[in-house]
Amino acid sequence: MIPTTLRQLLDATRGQRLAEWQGREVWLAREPWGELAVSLQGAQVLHFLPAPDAGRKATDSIAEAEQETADPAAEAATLVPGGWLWVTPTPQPLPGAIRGGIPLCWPWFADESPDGQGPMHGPARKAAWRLDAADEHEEGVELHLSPQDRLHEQLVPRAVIQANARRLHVELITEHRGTTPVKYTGALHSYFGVRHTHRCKVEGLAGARYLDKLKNFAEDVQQGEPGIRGAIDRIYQSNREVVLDDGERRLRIAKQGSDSTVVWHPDSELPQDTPPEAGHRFVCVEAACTRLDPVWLVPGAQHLLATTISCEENR
Ligand SMILES: O=P(O)(O)OC[C@H]1O[C@@H](O)[C@H](O)[C@@H](O)[C@@H]1O
Repeated sequence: MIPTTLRQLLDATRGQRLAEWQGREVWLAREPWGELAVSLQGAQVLHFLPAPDAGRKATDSIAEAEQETADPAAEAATLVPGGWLWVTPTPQPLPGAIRGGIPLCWPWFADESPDGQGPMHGPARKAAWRLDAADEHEEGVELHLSPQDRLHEQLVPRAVIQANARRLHVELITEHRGTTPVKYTGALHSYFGVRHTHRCKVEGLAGARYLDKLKNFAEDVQQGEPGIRGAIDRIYQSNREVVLDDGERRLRIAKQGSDSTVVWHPDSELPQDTPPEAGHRFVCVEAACTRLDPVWLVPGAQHLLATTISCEENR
């Protein structure tokens, strides 16, 4: 699912380019291998659509498409199908974070900042990142990004995003450049576009221990595979890959450096930046390090948190 306004920018893209979407600089690619959109606020993947579905709808001239984007009617808060991820059509203005795609939660997950006072999910998702390299070849693309400003006294993050016709791979690398050990948590807070939230099940978590955030972190064990039938906010202790099945498509979500899998959907208690008609078109399945598996980094060490998303079946 992709906002109409972002779709128009992609339709007007041949190859790669930088453009502006909702006040943010976005890096866009529309190539034979597929499509990718990344916001430089947060180094956040917003959209990925691999070939052969990519590039079906072309708008002939960039000027024409940009004119459409500038048209108030085209700014309507709607989503159109396409892609594996979901992004709200009405994100908060800057400096707010964009809800959707793959936000990088760093250097803590949710409210797990060292003093409990830091912003939800850490400062990285709202920060300005720099595109250090875009290495494109016939098969796909690899982007390297780093924050423009220092976000932590001792830890330094960087992101690597690889996209090709078969998969999307995102790495969040944390390097310790300080002098004392640091505890770190984080997440690749992936919002997947689905046919309807209530049709979804997540395979691969049966038997896993979990903390239920909706029951004050009560501990339980998953019986069978979780379906999404109402609000859900759970941290599963699991390093296994999972499959998100929405009845139409089976997305395989593999991960590295993560012993927590977060499954989240607020059901009808939608955040303010999410219109009701868009609210049941996503499910979050997150590769994370949380209070269940915090990472202790010593000076000179580094940690890799990664997720690899591929499509097992399109029905
Ligand atoms: O609204 P935010 O800050 O993006 O957070 C969304 C959700 O993110 C999930 O990762 C958390 O488990 C939820 O508790 C939280 O509500």
